[in-house]
Amino acid sequence: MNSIQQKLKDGKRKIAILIDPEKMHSEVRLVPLLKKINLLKPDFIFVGGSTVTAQEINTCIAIIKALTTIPVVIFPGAQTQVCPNADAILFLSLISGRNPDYLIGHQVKSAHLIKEMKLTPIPTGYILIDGEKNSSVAYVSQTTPIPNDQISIAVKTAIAGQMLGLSTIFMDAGSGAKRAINAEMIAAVKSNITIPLIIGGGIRTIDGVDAAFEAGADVVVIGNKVEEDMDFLLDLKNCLYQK
Ligand SMILES: CC(C)=CCC/C(C)=C/CC/C(C)=C/CC/C(C)=C/COP(=O)(O)OP(=O)(O)O
Ligand SMILES: O=P(O)(O)OC[C@@H](O)CO
Ligand SMILES: [Mg+2]
Repeated sequence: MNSIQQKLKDGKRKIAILIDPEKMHSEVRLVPLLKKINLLKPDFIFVGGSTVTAQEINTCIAIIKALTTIPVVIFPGAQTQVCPNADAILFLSLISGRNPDYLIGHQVKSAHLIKEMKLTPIPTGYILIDGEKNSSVAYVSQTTPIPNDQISIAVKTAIAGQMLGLSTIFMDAGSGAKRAINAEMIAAVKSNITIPLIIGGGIRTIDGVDAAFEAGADVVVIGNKVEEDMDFLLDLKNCLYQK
């Protein structure tokens, strides 16, 4: 098992900062961001987006790798986002949806390349929860998120993901969600699986980060908030890591 997979399972609270190469593929934007990321030293940098091109992700990861040693994990919106310079890739299957392209299609199209590149795949059940905003992921994948009060559906979906052999569950309210996943749903899913749980979408405050961890998240993902206000990374450093 490689170090990223081990880290996911270490039981500690971990932060992933999501960088969207569509918005961040030039040094002008990435250099100041990475300087602050290097101060926080998050556990992972996730890179990807719903509509990112191969060129955007390649350029973005090359710059990130030149400026930081934080592990870079691809969070792919499509098979075109496979890139050799990353440390690992979330090998996502969108198990809350019923679109075969996102359940197995992109995976078949990218598997041989991931193998050739010797990129570590992290088999991940990706579960989209309604964040009270039409998300890019739901639109692009043409899938319906699980309603945010349907805890039982989320739990059953996560259990099925683990039974299928997936090594991680990622529950996401979608980029820029108006409502992050509620603590009750996180806790219910966490208590029904033994694999690591990643939580993201609409988390914009230190209290929101804490609430997700308290409920059982192993990794909390933050994207939009950091894009809008890089100093949030410093707030995170001051609050989170002093506990
Ligand atoms: C295994 C491989 C290579 C691909 C898997 C492809 C699958 C199943 C993707 C899941 C669905 C999907 C489109 C995920 C994208 C997730 C992501 C990186 C979201 C980041 O946010 P954006 O959706 O770009 O948000 P903005 O609209 O704010 O830019
Ligand atoms: O950008 P935010 O809302 O933090 O969401 C992060 C990520 O989980 C989106 O897929
Ligand atoms: Mg995007």
